[in-house]
Amino acid sequence: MNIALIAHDKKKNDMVAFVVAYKKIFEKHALYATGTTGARIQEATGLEVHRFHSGPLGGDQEIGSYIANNDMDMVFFFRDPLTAQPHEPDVTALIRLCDVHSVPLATNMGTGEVLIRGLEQGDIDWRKIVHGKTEPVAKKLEDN
Ligand SMILES: O=C(CO)COP(=O)(O)O
Repeated sequence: MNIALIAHDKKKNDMVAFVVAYKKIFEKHALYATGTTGARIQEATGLEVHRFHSGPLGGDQEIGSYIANNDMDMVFFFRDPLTAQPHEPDVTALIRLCDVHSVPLATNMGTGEVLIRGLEQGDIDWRKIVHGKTEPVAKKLEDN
């Protein structure tokens, strides 16, 4: 599965702890992240993560384009609901696209726990039917 990992600054520690805790599951999948979140995850876990631009510089929109093409199977976006973001429209757009394409989305660690366990036990396997392929989008990125 192709999994996007994104966290606002005050949620980055939560995201790192979450990926460390579930590293055994995440390492079986292709991981994508906004710039700073991805760097923190790589540093803490050693996992391979394809990093897009930082969120405020367009990373949310880049991930959004993969969601629009049905190339993301699951999104963990730990949002900070108490801090205004300069790129709030991008944040809203990404979430909207998840709803447009019925992509499972966790906007906090509580839902994240449910999604990651569901992923492990095969609850998200219907995504393979939706897009009819499991090839990591990183290959596409390399090809372009
Ligand atoms: O701002 C973000 C999501 O909206 C996250 O971007 P970074 O991972 O680059 O901090």
